[in-house]
Amino acid sequence: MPTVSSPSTISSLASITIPKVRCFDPANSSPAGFRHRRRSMNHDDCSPESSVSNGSVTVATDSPTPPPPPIADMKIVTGEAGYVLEDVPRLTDYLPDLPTYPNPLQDNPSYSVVKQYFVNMDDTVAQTIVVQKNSPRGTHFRRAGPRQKVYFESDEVHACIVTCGGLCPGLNTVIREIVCGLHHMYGVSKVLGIEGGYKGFYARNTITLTPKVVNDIHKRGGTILGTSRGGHSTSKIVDSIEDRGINQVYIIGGDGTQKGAAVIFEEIRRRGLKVAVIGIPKTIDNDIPVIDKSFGFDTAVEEAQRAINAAHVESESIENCIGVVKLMGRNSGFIAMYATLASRDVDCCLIPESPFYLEGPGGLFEYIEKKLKEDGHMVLVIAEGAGQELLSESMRTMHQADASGNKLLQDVGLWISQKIKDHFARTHKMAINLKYIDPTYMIRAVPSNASDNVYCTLLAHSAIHGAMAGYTGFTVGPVNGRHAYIPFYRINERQHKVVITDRMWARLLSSTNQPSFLDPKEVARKKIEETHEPETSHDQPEVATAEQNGVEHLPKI
Ligand SMILES: Nc1ncnc2c1ncn2[C@@H]1O[C@H](COP(=O)(O)OP(=O)(O)O)[C@@H](O)[C@H]1O
Ligand SMILES: O=P(O)(O)OC[C@H]1O[C@](O)(COP(=O)(O)O)[C@@H](O)[C@@H]1O
Ligand SMILES: [Mg+2]
Repeated sequence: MPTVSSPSTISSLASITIPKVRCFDPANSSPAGFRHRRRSMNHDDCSPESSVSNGSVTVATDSPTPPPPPIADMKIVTGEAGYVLEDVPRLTDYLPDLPTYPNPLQDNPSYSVVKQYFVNMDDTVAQTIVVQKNSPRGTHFRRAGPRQKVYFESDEVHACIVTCGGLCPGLNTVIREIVCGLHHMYGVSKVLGIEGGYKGFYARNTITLTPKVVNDIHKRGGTILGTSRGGHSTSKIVDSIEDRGINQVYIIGGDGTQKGAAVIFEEIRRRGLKVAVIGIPKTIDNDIPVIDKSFGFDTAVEEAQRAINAAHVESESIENCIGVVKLMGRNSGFIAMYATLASRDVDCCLIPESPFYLEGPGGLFEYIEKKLKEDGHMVLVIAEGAGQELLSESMRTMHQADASGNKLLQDVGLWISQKIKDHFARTHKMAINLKYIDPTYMIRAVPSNASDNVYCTLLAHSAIHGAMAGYTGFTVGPVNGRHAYIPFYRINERQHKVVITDRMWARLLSSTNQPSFLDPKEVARKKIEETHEPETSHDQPEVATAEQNGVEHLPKI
């Protein structure tokens, strides 16, 4: 039988990363003394709002990581053979006397046909599935899905949905499926849409969401609720939740949003409210860790193909022509990497994770010259966050951030296009033609494709089942193809990035035949670095393995 470990056991477990405590006030996080009354609080000091005003500011601030829960609040369960469950909070952790009810799904004609519909209470999902004979069983997350007992009666539920951060294909599908799932599976009719992101909780109107209102929205891009950056004021948001009598909060957003959700959850727990807080990860950049991939990512990669095709057609038709395509990807180059791998027309892909240089042997200019001599054309894909250090050297650096505290980037596409033109003009090596294509928002403003739609449906259903079962303070997502409930601190402790010493990046290098721009010493150093960061190098081999094995990446609940 698994046992709940004491803090001292936890710190001795090599497989658990206890995030560093920053901006943490134990007085405000203690589960003891829960109040139903509101108290002025100071968690807002952790929000970028305290250091950044609305709009652009002059100091770049990466979103600060919210404080992790105190070790005693982390629900770590250990079992035999190195089994570790990193469990998520439950309302009963701080409201022990909550009554339970039979899950209404057992009487639902559509679902009653399923042989074993309810998830076994001990089911967990392994984070690492490639193991050796003697490997410890390792970290697991609680499996998502419907439970036999629920902690909310249907007519008691008052849910709300908010979308935050940048757009992403599939936002409307997730909204639709939360509304319809709550209605059709659990008989819930009170669902409120919060308009305009986090600040909408206290500064905007709300929309009543019914299955009829959301019926067709999955066919549209964007979010019917609107979205925003900045404006995360924890106390005002939780006041609004309390005042409106909301008891399930579905928060759809990226890495910044999930950090915001974590502090909202902490404040709700501190106030002792029966309110479930559920994060649904959204990011076309695919920069959220632990989960296999984020919804909308596939659609964005597919849409990026159009820009790459155009660059290819243009460059092939004109002598010595270079097609340059800039794609989104602030800190993580997944869109550029996957769009390149999918297209096979790309000769060079540059991403933030892989530094490059322009001049000299092994540099970009030398490679372009070689390509033009060989083929008479080439296509270059560059992620928006690539080469920012080179831009800073040659341009006056503007340390600006958006309202959420995300660093505003210089336009690397325009910069590199100009650099290439200047190089060929200066060296008189050959007359070139360059076509620059920047699809920017076009790849994320489209409706989600069919497979993303199915994925969004499963995410929404997993989220609903978790909330109804009384789980809270978690992000839902597929881990090795199975949906799981992941504690906020695991999602927020780092950003998911392309690991350039993994096989996927090697596949890309071999498909484009581009130089790696790394000297062998640098490669050796990175390999050592990544061996010592198990979480960073963990994600990709598993994705690669699933793909190698032909395992479909369609998550199952
Ligand atoms: N560290 C943080 N603490 C609290 N709220 C945050 C934090 N970082 C971002 N947010 C809030 O989350 C929302 C979305 O963040 P943003 O970074 O713009 O997009 P995304 O969630 O897509 O990464 C914004 O309203 C922002 O104020
Ligand atoms: O909408 P904005 O503020 O121009 O932001 C553009 C940024 O949004 C993204 O599409 C996604 O960022 P988030 O997931 O953090 O919202 C980035 O790729 C891009 O840099
Ligand atoms: Mg983000």
